[in-house]
Amino acid sequence: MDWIFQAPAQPDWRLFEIAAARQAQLTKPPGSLGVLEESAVRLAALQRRERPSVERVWISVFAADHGIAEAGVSAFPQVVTQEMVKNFAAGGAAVNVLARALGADFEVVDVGLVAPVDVPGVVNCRAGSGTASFLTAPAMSVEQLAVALSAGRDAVARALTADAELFVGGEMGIANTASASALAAARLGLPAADLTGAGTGLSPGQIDRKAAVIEQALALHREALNSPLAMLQILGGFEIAALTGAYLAAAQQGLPVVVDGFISGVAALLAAALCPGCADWLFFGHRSAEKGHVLVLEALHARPLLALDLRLGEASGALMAIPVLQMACRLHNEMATFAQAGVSTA
Ligand SMILES: O=C(O)c1ccc[n+]([C@@H]2O[C@H](COP(=O)([O-])O)[C@@H](O)[C@H]2O)c1
Ligand SMILES: Cc1cc2nc[nH]c2cc1C
Repeated sequence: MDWIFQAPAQPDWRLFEIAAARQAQLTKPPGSLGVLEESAVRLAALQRRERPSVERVWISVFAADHGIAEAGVSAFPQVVTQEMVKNFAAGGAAVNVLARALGADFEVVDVGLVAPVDVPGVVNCRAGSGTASFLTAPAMSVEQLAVALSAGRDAVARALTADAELFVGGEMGIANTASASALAAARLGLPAADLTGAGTGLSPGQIDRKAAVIEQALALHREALNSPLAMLQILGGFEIAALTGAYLAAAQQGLPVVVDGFISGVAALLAAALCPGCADWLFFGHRSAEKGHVLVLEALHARPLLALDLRLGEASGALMAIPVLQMACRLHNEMATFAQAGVSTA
């Protein structure tokens, strides 16, 4: 597991300055393209090029099952995880539609369904057959955590082989908002109730019960929850660990990332805890409707590109933000300067 502590790639701050200077010369009042300006300038530094581009997008959706589902913390039955994996493989899910619209490469990775699905096109990186319920035991062993983290690193390696300019991770796992809420509460030192929401659609009373389950688990494991890796091992899901591994590897390999919603955001929180410099490589696609996401984004000092009340996961919100980044690059690369257009400056 030593690879996770390797330093991230260094953005080129000289290109950052060059890109910022170009933004000041484009035919618009300085700053008038807001977050699009910052995004293009940051991408220039990350990609080490004067003309950034995020046309070639790679999507890995990591799927796994959760023992905590048996505590009745999701509106949907556990079997939906494997059913949706078949849907991803057949091209019928929201993420497939968005991937096609973007012309992006797409894969679905089994990091630990309760049973492998027998359909072609599912990448097998299984760390186990579902996690254990963290209400009674650590969710996974240290060995399983290492396999799940590597699943993310391997996905980034495939993205690089395909010449991707942008990596997007997604997740699918019934009950994974309970896992993500527990991880966020442990990491941020906040009560579970502050970070627990409806997930796939719990009622207010059911949300209170879910928060109580998480609080009970946090009390059980309190002493052992003493590092980001211990938190992932005890409270994690395999797909959340895979996302953490992917974010760390993308930063190490110099590949910019768009982070999706609440569960992905918690994976990013843990990646940033393991390696603060990795946050330079992350864009945040959207602010999910899931209750805890605002607190997670604040802890990351992250500014999400969109806020559309999405709460689907499976990379959908990140993908919807990519046209914004593509427009940011094209504006940066193609607009005329004041001098070129003969427009007077302020
Ligand atoms: O990305 C989000 O912000 C998000 C918020 C709520 C739910 N989800 C998705 O819904 C599933 C988890 O919800 P639940 O209620 O089963 O914990 C999982 O497959 C996620 O992809 C995703
Ligand atoms: C149908 C369904 C699709 C999903 N996609 C991501 N999480 C999901 C949860 C459910 C329940």
